Amino acid sequence: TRSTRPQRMLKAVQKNATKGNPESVISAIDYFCKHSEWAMNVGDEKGSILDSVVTEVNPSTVLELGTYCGYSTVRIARLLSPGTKFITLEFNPANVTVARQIIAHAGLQDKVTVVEGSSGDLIPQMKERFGITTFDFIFLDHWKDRYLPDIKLFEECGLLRKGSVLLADNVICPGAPEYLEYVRNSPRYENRYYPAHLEYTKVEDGLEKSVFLG
Ligand SMILES: Cn1cnc(CNC(=O)c2cc(-c3ccc(F)cc3)cc(O)c2O)c1
Ligand SMILES: [Mg+2]
Repeated sequence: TRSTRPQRMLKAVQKNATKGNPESVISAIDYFCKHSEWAMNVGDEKGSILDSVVTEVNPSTVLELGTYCGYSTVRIARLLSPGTKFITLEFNPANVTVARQIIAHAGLQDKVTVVEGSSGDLIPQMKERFGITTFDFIFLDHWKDRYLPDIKLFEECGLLRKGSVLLADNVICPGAPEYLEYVRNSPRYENRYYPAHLEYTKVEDGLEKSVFLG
C-alpha cells in the first residue's frame, strides 16, 4: 500500500543526511518540505527561535509535546548539555516509529526518550515513571486544543517551578486562542510573542514564550 508522508520524509533523511550529523538531518527535512511535500515540522524560521530559547534556558529537564517525525526533537537534543533529561510525547504510533529512526539517524537516540501515548495520560506519570520533579523547558507542539488543559495539568501536578519556560508553536496558525488568553491574563506567567510564519509558507504564525512565576 501507499507509503505515508512521514515514511517518505524518513526515506529522504536516510538518503540525503549524514548519519550522526544532526545539522544534515535538519537540512534534509527542510529541503524535503520545501521541494517535495509540506509537513507540519516547526521548520527553519520558527526552529531558529526555538534554538535561541533552548540555548538561553540551558535546561536540565525538557519535555516536548508532539514529536511528530522528530524534527524539533533533533533541533532541541543537539543543543542540550550531557546529562540533560529530555522526554518527548507522541500519541500516534506510526509517528513514533518514524521519529525514533530520524532521531537515531542524527545520532541523538541516547539524548531523548520518545514515549508513545497521550499527554493527558502521561503528564501525571512524569514523576513516578521518569523521576522528574519539575521541567525547566517545555515545547508545546501537539494538538492545539490540548495546550490549555495540559498547562493546567502541569500546574496541578507541580511540574513547574519559578522560572520554568514554556514555548508554544502555532499560537496563530492553526491557533491556540484559549491557551493564549489563559497565559496572557494569568498573573502567574510572564509572556513574550515571537512573530514568524507557518513553516515553509508566508502565512502568519508565531511562538509564545511563557515563564512561570511560581
Ligand atoms: C498528527 N499530529 C501530530 N502532531 C499534531 C499536532 N500538530 C499540528 O496539528 C500542527 C498543524 C499545523 C497545520 C496543519 C495544517 C494547516 F493548514 C496549517 C497548519 C502546523 C503545525 O506546526 C502543527 O504542529 C498532529
Ligand atoms: Mg507545530
